[in-house]
Amino acid sequence: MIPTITAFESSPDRGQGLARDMRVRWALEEVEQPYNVRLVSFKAMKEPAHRALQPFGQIPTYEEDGLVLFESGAIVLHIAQHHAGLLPDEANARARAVSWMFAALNTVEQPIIELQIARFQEGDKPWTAERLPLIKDRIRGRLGELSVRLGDADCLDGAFSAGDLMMVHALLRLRPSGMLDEYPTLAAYVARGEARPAYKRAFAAQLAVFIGKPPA
Ligand SMILES: N[C@@H](CCC(=O)N[C@@H](CSCc1ccc([N+](=O)[O-])cc1)C(=O)NCC(=O)O)C(=O)O
Repeated sequence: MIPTITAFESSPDRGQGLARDMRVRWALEEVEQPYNVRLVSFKAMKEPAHRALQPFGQIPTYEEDGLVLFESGAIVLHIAQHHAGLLPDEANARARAVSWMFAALNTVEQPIIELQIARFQEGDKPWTAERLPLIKDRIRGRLGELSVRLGDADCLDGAFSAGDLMMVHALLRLRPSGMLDEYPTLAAYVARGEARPAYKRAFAAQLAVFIGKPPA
């Protein structure tokens, strides 16, 4: 059975691939698994029918043969565990790749989300001007450590894995701020991810949703 994922009916970034359905689409393309997409409005996301799938009223979700998953990391891990192409066969390498998935979600993406919140939801607060530099310093700390670890390697740990997919997508969210370009090693790492045919297919598919649509 072909899985169905949910995505924004109209994303604020108008299809620049920053919303988290993009990482699920990318994973499905990497393992060459066809999928259906159900587009969800902001209003519908908060209604009982969608909350039955995703208790926090968000996208993405993943439905397949009666299985319902939420959390983009869990969905990507499920895809990687059930199809070849995103996790190594060797058990220890596989476990390390999953560590990098958690590092992307928990250690690297968290300060990046803080920056988005500060800029787009708290920009009018009197204390934001004081807080922003602290948030940016935390991000720079993590990017510096990641950059050192990656060095001149192509991927985080051997072959491309779901860990790289999650890390690249977490870093992409930072690009509009200009901070990613302060770390050429990471900017090149992200560009290698975007150059992957599977990424390009996933990006084109989510962009197609927005072509010709009025601004959100
Ligand atoms: N931890 C969850 C987080 C899911 C999540 O944040 N979903 C967001 C979309 S991806 C986050 C996102 C949104 C918009 C952009 N953008 O650039 O336009 C980028 C990323 C959502 O549904 N937001 C609606 C809501 O919370 O009411 C996961 O990883 O699946």
